[in-house]
Amino acid sequence: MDESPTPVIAELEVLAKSVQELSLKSEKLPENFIYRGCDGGLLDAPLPVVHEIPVVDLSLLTPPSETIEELEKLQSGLSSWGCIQVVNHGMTSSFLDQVRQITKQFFELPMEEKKKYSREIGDIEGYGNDMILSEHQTLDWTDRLYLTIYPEDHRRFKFWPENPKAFSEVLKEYTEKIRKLTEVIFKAMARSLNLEEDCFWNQYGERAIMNARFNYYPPCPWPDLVLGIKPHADGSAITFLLQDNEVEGLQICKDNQWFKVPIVPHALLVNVGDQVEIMSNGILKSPVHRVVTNSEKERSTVAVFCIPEPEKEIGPIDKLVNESRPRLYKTVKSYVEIYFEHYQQGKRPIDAAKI
Ligand SMILES: O=C(O)CCC(=O)C(=O)O
Ligand SMILES: [Fe+2]
Repeated sequence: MDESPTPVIAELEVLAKSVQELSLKSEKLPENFIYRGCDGGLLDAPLPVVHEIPVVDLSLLTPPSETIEELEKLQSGLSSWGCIQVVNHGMTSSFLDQVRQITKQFFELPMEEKKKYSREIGDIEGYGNDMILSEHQTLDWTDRLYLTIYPEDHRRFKFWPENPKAFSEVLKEYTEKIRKLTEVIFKAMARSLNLEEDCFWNQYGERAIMNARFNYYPPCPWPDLVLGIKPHADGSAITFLLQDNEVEGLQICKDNQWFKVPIVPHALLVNVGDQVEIMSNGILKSPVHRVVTNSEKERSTVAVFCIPEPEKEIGPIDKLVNESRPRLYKTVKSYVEIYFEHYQQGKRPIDAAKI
């Protein structure tokens, strides 16, 4: 991400409007939002809802209260769908609603106010929309606020909204709570695979990075042609997603078929990212997912990407490599850089780590 963009692309970025502005004014769909992948034109076709994504009770994944049944649910969810919905995570519904509320309030601010936190060209942090990496890129129907939230000394407060007033306090508390959950989940993942409980956590590192992405999807008059977010898998180790509590939109791909992810209002969706797929030698799956648009309703979500310390070597845990399961991935470092390089070329980044 350090390379400076070419002049043409930089110009396109400057010209790009927020999707929110487009949704208010657009009579005609700008070409570069039309998704031309294999389902292009049929994006709003009815789909099955996945009821099998396990709802996992985190209070039953913490020794001494841990149960085998809950560990099995965690493992089966993460190895089949690549995600689970977690409940009893230590955050009240009213706190989760506060996180949803600061998100909505920020995106409701006048454009001038939001633009105070604008992302700069070539930087990922701040308010804006798609980083334009190629002239042929299909754009996502979403505006975002992207912030580094952990470690604390990595926070760049010039991008943290002062309005709504509660924004920073709520986000700091949310960060602390998610950080604790990360440790619980990494250790439970290891135990669920009969491994030393610290093996994933040690690769992840004490000063692992957490980035928050606040996603706002305005209503879109062309839900058949435009995606909120194109198909991708996350480059994180794991991701926590706080979904909108009323409007669906997230879909997950399994066996070449798209499924709608249901809203479980008090739950957080936890999905595996590419780096845990690598650490687990492919047992835990980093799911390809996308977001569809809605012609009437806006939707907002908060994703927290948990990313290993950049200096850490990430590779398959020895015990998960054997004759019947040969090593599938190389050891990688600073995977996020590899991720963006490949994403830009329209490739699946994890393929670069395959042996
Ligand atoms: O908004 C959503 O439902 C998913 C967001 C997502 O996939 C992402 O931010 O990587
Ligand atoms: Fe994602």
